[in-house]
Amino acid sequence: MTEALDEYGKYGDGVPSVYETNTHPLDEHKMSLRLKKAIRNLEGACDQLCATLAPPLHTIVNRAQDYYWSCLRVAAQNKIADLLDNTTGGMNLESLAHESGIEPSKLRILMRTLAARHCFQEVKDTGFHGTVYDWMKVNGDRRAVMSSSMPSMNSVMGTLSIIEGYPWEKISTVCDVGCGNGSFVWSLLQKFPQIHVTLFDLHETLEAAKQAAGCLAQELQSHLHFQPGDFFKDSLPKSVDIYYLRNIIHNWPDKDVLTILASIKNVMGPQSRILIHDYTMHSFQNQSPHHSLDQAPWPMLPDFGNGSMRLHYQDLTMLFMYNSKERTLEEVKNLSQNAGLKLEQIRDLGETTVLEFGPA
Ligand SMILES: C[S@@+](CC[C@H](N)C(=O)[O-])C[C@H]1O[C@@H](n2cnc3c(N)ncnc32)[C@H](O)[C@@H]1O
Repeated sequence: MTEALDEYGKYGDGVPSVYETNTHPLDEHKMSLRLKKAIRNLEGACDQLCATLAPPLHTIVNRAQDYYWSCLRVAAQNKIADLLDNTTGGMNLESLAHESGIEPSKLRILMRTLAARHCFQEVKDTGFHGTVYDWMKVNGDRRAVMSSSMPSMNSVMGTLSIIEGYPWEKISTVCDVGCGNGSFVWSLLQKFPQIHVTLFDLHETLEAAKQAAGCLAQELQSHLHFQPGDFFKDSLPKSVDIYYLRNIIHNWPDKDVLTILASIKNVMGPQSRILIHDYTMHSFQNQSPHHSLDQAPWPMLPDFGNGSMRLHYQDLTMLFMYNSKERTLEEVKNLSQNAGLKLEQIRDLGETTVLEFGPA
């Protein structure tokens, strides 16, 4: 808690109330790694405290009836946040129902549930309005950001912390393997303009990345090389310093990951490194002291419990969407060994991790 408060001190006005309706300081600033880790502790500890003090049946019934994710989905699909965002003091239930096309009695149930989880706020005289904690509150620029989900998810998950957390000043060349719309590359080059980057992805995706590259200064655009290709069939560029794979291997079953890693190993030089930036599941066995992830202090669950819940959601999403999974450290290490690689470093970024591999 002290660490979180201390971090808020750096943004200026301290911690805003959960009822505040002005812009939240963290809408404008990037969340620091220290704050992210403090929140992981708090989420895990608060949930564990409740589970410790409440009777087990109470906790199980709460878990079994946790429908708020489906309420969020209905609210998002019906643009409730947009409708509320266009008002000053909120909107009464009837008007909101009329505008959204949701039957009022159903909408009331949905909104009450979401207000109880601080996504909206119920106000006495009007009805409901959005709060700064309403992640769906979209307007102007933010709508454009949300239209492409990867960058906004990356910002929520703090994946850009790797830009501060790696010695990029020593790096000359990077290949962003499966670069998507290039959001990582733009941030990297703005901070480390000496780097030259090959953006590698399927043809259609790379076309979108080319458009997005317009956000960079002309000089930096000349540091980009766009290489369309399929990492299962086509060669990657040779002897690049860093092959960066963010949110790539978790989409694929083991045999495909092995193919991707082996094809990078084929083109690596002795100085080349692979950075796998993904979600790493904690395993309670086989934690080597030299190669382990952050662990929560006793008596918390070692993996931070509810503080790491998004990892479990991701794990399920990968299973449902790709017949794949988030992997433990041991699982990634085994795959990489089979591809002729060895794990050299782990960087725990609070939610995601960056695993660095060199040739074995
Ligand atoms: C989950 S996205 C990650 C994008 C980006 N690395 C990021 O973190 O924002 C996976 C990317 O892999 C690319 N991809 C999928 N199959 C591919 C293939 N066979 N060869 C090259 N890229 C591929 C997709 O086009 C997509 O951009």
